[in-house]
Amino acid sequence: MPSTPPLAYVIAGSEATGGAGIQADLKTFQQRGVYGVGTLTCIVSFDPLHDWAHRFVPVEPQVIVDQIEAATATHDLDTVKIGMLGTPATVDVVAKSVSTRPWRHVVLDPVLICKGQEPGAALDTDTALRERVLPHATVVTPNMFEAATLAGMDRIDDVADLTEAARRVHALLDTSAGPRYVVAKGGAELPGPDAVDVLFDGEEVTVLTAPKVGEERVSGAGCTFAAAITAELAKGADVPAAVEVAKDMVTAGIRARVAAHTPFDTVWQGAYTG
Ligand SMILES: Nc1ncnc2c1ncn2[C@@H]1O[C@H](COP(=O)(O)OP(=O)(O)O)[C@@H](O)[C@H]1O
Ligand SMILES: Cc1ncc(COP(=O)(O)O)c(C=O)c1O
Repeated sequence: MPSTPPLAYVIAGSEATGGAGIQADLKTFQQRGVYGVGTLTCIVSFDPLHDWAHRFVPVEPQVIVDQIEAATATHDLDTVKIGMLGTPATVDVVAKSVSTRPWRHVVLDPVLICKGQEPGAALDTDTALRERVLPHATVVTPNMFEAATLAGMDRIDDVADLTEAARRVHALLDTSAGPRYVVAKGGAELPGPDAVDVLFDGEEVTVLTAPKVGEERVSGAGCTFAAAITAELAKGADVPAAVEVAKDMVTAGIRARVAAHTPFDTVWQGAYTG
């Protein structure tokens, strides 16, 4: 007899070192007992000869459409994570495809700027993401930079600022079809001894904290966090419970991080068995 494990879908980029992107997403799904299905939007290959600069190659829009067609025809998918899109053309096709299906949850990790891109192109992508994808999201997980950019704030210095950013990003979401959630991540960047994130559901603010592991950012932390939320939602958890598991998983994964020759170590998804 075939089995029917919980399913989760991810539309994201490949990060060639294995630390972030769809590689981290699928490892996270597997570790949480969820069968992962993935669609590739772009390929990022850090350049070891040029200070690990991001080399960025977008996947042809039609090839993205083909992948989404194959994935959604094969499985009954109702929970999707959207990671790096990277170009306005990619944002367009993904937004169009996503809008044709009745998702239970769309978790958006708004990876805004790919460091290899020209600022002009990045700005176009930011605008497209904000206008075309954000309205479909049920959960959005901006980091400090993304939260400040989306919220139109010059800087975020403390938990009060982070909370204000979460409120402003929430105001960009479409709440007509049900509750929407923002998790603004202070992470390693927000000053203080703890890695603090703020969950805002439109009414209540919940602050999640864990002791900071060093002061460094760790590659794949944002991807693992959003993928763990997606996996828990796919299994039927509500958003606050999913976010709690994701926080525990990313903290354990950063503690057990994998050493790498890149400037950042990378999350070990296998560390968390909770
Ligand atoms: N050094 C750290 N120690 C503990 N938790 C961290 C650390 N860095 C990030 N986190 C947590 O990992 C999750 C993802 O953080 P995020 O800010 O998106 O990381 P990044 O943008 O560097 O990928 C959040 O829950 C954040 O608080
Ligand atoms: C394809 C891709 N997706 C997502 C990310 C974001 O990764 P992180 O989880 O470290 O924020 C990166 C960062 O390099 C990337 O290359």
